Amino acid sequence: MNSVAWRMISPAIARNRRALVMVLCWSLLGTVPTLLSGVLVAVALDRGFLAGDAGFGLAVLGCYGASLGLGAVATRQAMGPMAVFAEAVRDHLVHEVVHTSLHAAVSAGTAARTGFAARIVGQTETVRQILSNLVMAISSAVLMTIAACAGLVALVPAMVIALVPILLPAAFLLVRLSKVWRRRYEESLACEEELAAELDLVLTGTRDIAACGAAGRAGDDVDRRLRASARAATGVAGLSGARIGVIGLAGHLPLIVLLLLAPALVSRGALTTGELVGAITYLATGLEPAWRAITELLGNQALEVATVLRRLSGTEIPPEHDGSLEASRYDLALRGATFRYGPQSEPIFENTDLTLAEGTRLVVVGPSGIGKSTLVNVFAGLEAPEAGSVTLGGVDLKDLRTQWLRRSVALVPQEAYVFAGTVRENLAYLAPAAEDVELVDTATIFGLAELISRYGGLDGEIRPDTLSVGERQLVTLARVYLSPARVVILDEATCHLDPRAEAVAEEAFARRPGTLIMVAHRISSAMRAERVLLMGAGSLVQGTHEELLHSSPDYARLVDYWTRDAGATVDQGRWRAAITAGGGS
Ligand SMILES: Nc1ncnc2c1ncn2[C@@H]1O[C@H](COP(=O)(O)OP(=O)(O)OP(=O)(O)O)[C@@H](O)[C@H]1O
Repeated sequence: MNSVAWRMISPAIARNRRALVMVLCWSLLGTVPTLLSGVLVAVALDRGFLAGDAGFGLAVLGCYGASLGLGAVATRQAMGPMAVFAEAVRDHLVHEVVHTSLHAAVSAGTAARTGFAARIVGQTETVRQILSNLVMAISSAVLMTIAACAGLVALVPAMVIALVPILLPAAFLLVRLSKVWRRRYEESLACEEELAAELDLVLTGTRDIAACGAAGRAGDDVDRRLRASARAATGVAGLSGARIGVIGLAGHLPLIVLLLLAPALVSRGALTTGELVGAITYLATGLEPAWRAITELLGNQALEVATVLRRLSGTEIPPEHDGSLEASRYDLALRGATFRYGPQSEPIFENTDLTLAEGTRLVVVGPSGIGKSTLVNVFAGLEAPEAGSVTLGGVDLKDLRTQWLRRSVALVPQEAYVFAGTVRENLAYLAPAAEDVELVDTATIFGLAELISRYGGLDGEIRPDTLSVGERQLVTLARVYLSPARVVILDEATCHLDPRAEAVAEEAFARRPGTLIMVAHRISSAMRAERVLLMGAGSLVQGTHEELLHSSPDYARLVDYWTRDAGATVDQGRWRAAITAGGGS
């Protein structure tokens, strides 16, 4: 058992030492039949049945039967203290996990993670069950092995030498297999927890999922997790099968060796028939099952319990950082900023400086996958750079009060959020104090007058699934337009609108006070924009549309490509190919 697992249960062991000693004592008594089995069988045969004294043979076998009864009573008696110990361990673990998760959640100011429910309910119960089996079975199996070996040595000393070359390689192989098994088992537990968390996310977010029309995607996500969980469980089962094969082989080979040696030993008079049967009894009913139990228990179950305990111990939640400041200006800046999704990934941008004055109207363009969404997420404080800083009004985003930041910077993604509620609730979600006239005027700007009358006015109940994706985007845009946000970021938020509706929406936002950043869906957005930011591999180039046309071959190629294909949306994959073919940066 590793040190983490030991640390998790050692307090419970220390508190229940007496129960464990009782288990050991009863187990010791339970091995008496094993110790006597071979010898009594040998005596019953050699001096009883084979010597023509069946009465003596039966009497000796009767003694063996009585010892079996004694063993059964002893095993039964060991159950009581074992249950006391197992329950104490389970209570201790539940207490530890609940305490740690609640403490972490409270100090982070967040809800406890749902993976903890799976840990408490499933994994502590696993520990209780396995641990009680383990302690019971290991103590009796070890004692049984000692007893069977002692008996075997007394009857056939040569057999001990035959056991070594069989059991040692098998033990080595089992250790190797166990290491792989433990890794797979940990992966399988992680999959289980991820599945539980995903299901919880979907079940608690049903309204949001319906609002965004994301039922298909949510189903796919759960399906992916389910498949991963099933794959992981199959991997664990496969390795368990391989281990069982090795254990079976190692358990049966000594018996085969004994049977092969027996004719020579018996004919030389080194072994009587009774001793042979006694030795077989030790191997078949003592050593083989004990070896099987020890390797299985120490292999599968002890590893399983150690793995679960190690995972149960990792319940820390990193506290979410929340600053305390509010900025008085709204200019955005990146200073020496580097962002990458993982330590091994290419940076999306590296050591980058960029300043956007308050009131800027900027359109971001670039090939698909270059990092436009990532960049705007960093500006919205949804992602943090690994180096450098991102500031709003000169204040690092991580020092700003999160609630203030969310109110000041609104990011609208492609997936529009319309929830089941009235038209008014949907429009005024970010501006609860807005007057009806303001709501209707804004809705009219975005071409939603018809939608309002379709639902019978602002009090009409919207069923999100009856709206087209374009209507959803318009409702979301109108909602953000009404919000107090001083920085609005539209990340392809108009992608489902026709070019005319898109132009109307963009013009509305261009007239709205504050900063506007738009990730362009069509090149027409860039042509209309005050400033354009061209994002390339490792480079950010800023300018007006005309400036970039002259200074950036990539941008010129993009515009040329797009105007020749007028009316189409930017096929950014093709654009990337066009840029690559042209050798631009
Ligand atoms: N959460 C994430 N974890 C790891 N990689 C990610 C994650 N999100 C995005 N990426 C990767 O980062 C790169 C930039 O993605 P991003 O969505 O910012 O590009 P984009 O220019 O907005 O693309 P598109 O125009 O297709 O929306 C892509 O290679 C993407 O696969």
